[in-house]
Amino acid sequence: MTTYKLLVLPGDGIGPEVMAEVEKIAAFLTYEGFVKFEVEKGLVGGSAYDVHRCAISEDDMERAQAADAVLLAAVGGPKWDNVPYELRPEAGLLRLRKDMQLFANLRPAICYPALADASSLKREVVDGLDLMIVRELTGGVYFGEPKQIIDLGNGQKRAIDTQVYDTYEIERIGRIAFELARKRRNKVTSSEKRNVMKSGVLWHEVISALHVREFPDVQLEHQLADALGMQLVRRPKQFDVIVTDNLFGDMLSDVASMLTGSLGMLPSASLGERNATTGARKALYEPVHGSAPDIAGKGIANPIAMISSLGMALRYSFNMDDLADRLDRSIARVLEKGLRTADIAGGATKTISTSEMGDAILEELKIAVH
Ligand SMILES: NC(=O)C1=CN([C@@H]2O[C@H](COP(=O)(O)OP(=O)(O)OC[C@H]3O[C@@H](n4cnc5c(N)ncnc54)[C@H](O)[C@@H]3O)[C@@H](O)[C@H]2O)C=CC1
Ligand SMILES: CC(C)CC(=O)C(=O)O
Ligand SMILES: [Mg+2]
Repeated sequence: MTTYKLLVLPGDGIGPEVMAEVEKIAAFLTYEGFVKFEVEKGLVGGSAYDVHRCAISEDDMERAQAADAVLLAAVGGPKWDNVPYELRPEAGLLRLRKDMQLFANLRPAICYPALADASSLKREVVDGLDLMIVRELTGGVYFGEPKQIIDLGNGQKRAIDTQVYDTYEIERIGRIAFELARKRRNKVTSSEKRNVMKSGVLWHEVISALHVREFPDVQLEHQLADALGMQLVRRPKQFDVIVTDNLFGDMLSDVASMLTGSLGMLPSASLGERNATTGARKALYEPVHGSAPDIAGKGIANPIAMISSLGMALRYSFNMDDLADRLDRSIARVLEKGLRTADIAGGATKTISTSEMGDAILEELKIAVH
């Protein structure tokens, strides 16, 4: 059996709390012989800054590059508000994404039937929702240069961020979206703001040409990003795959999370290009949420986004769709039983802690795999 190298980066705030639940599941899968994980642990974010005075050490960067998959929970928090900008916790995550060239961020938003009433929207709007946001992750305004604050010397300062996209960056993320759509409901919605941004003009042009050239069988529509935000809360089930840039994808996926009940539900996969010879690709799996400093240390965070991120690793890095399906079904079963962390609680449900939720999912998984 192949041994997979897994680098675990718990990070900050609720990160270690939700990662502990994934570690239980990974240990179970290894113990039972379903998969052989060789798990290493590292530091990222504020926890790395406290030890190394940087947001990720060179040593951990090397281990991330060598891993078959990286699992990361979350970084950041008020403790590090005053560290130099280049050393802030989020810089560690951005460096991992950039240096590992993880350009494709897949953020599925699925409303589990048992949670249709936990959403802030009406049941009929979200029940059965299953959409996929494909966010470009290594370009755009998060990385464009110049990025600086200039002192104008007259008591004024000027802040500059730069949105940059090249044709190849748009093309490769578009290709991921079209390919995913072919395995789903065959529809892609591309989103930008070509009415005010040149990058939006190029985005629209490149996606349209790619569609005609390589994916004429897939339905393509374009929606301006502001209107798409509105449609996401108005009629989200119209969407199958949404492809968009780094910033819009970040924002729209937080919006989409509330359709599923909570930000604590949304996993993600960040993928690089496939190696043409081996078929392997660099990958990092992380929840969409952050370090949630407001609830950190209380043992009440929802670990489902983190656990589902392991599910995505089984699917996209280890070719174990069946096991991933069983893990997803175990999560669904626990929710059907009315077990809830505080963020998705309500009605006749039982509120449980982070570790109780992890244990409940593990118990269901034990049944599902035997
Ligand atoms: N990928 C990452 O590591 C990310 C890191 N961040 C960082 O996290 C820190 C906090 O950012 P916020 O804006 O507060 O966003 P956040 O995502 O950490 O929290 C937003 C809200 O959602 C709740 N929430 C998030 N995850 C939850 C979970 N698993 N269970 C239950 N409730 C959950 C929080 O309690 C909070 O009320 C910042 O330093 C930010 O930069 C933010 C987003 C992503
Ligand atoms: C660098 C991260 C903190 C940005 C973010 O919010 C995200 O990727 O979801
Ligand atoms: Mg975000």
